Amino acid sequence: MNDTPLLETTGLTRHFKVGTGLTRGVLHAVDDVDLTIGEREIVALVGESGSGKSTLARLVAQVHPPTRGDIRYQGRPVSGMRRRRDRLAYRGAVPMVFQDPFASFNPAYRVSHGILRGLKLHRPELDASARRAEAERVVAAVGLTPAADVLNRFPHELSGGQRQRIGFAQALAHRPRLILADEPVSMLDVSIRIGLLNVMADLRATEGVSILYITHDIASARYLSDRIAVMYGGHIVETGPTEAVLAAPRHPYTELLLSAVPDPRAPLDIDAATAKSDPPVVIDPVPSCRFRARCPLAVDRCHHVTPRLRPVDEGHTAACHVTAP
Ligand SMILES: Nc1ncnc2c1ncn2[C@@H]1O[C@H](COP(=O)(O)OP(=O)(O)OP(=O)(O)O)[C@@H](O)[C@H]1O
Repeated sequence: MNDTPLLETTGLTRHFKVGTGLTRGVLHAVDDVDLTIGEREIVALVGESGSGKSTLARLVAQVHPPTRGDIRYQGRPVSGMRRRRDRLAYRGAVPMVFQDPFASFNPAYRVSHGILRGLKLHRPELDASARRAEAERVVAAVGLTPAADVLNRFPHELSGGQRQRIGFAQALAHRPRLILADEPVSMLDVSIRIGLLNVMADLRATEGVSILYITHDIASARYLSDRIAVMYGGHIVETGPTEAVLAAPRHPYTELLLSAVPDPRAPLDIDAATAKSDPPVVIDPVPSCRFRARCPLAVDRCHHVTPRLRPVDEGHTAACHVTAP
């Protein structure tokens, strides 16, 4: 058994310069994130709007370069991939699927166009008939049949849920190892979300992919993920096996989220649960806990020392001076 995680980030950080003149500052979108994702593992990244989830996924996808920190894929530093061939292989192995099911389509082209183009780029060894067969295979793998018929349709002839399935089929065509799924179900009707969650679970089972599942919805994170990482103000504040974290949260922010919903299995939108609170200060933040202003447990130390993730149980960590000293 190989112990090297599929993906590992260490101290991953991304800052953005914002404002002009006197209002100029540095926005800490992602700060010091250590995250590992194993083979065939589904990790849910949850947190309110603006907590840094998409930026973290974009760093992993190499859309943004990090301000500092490392990303290792199968033990190799991604930043060290200088050859075009290696970077292309990484992009194929770690694709993103976006929130808006329309985003990945050109409305003028049939569904087959994007999938076949991706196959040509990422799997040049396939000839035209093998590409067609593979396109049909990936479309069928996301539950759309008859695949040949679906491939011939235009995006507007598909429902939102079907388009989002095609988003996964496009990713699948590249033979991914890790799919970065950025709120893939949040724009879909509640009634069809479960189908998409099942597609993701099936892709792990049948294709062996890992998934970073970004969501606002704790119930879907519970349904799908093995592990959960809770983000707040650019930091991961708690991580661990999903059931353990949700049954016995150790960070006051996670506790606040869970206490906002009486039935832990009902859909819980994090933004709705935290709408009345002030967002954390992420522009030129001082060393401190970013949750301190909202935290019922805050002590003096929380105002000037940034808490680090510390083990609280088997595989379970929290960044809190009070609950995980
Ligand atoms: N290109 C950019 N320039 C400046 N600030 C940015 C940029 N991209 C993201 N940010 C800021 O970084 C912070 C984190 O944003 P991000 O989109 O990663 O959060 P999120 O948790 O994914 O939010 P949401 O759930 O709304 O998608 C926010 O304050 C956002 O305004």
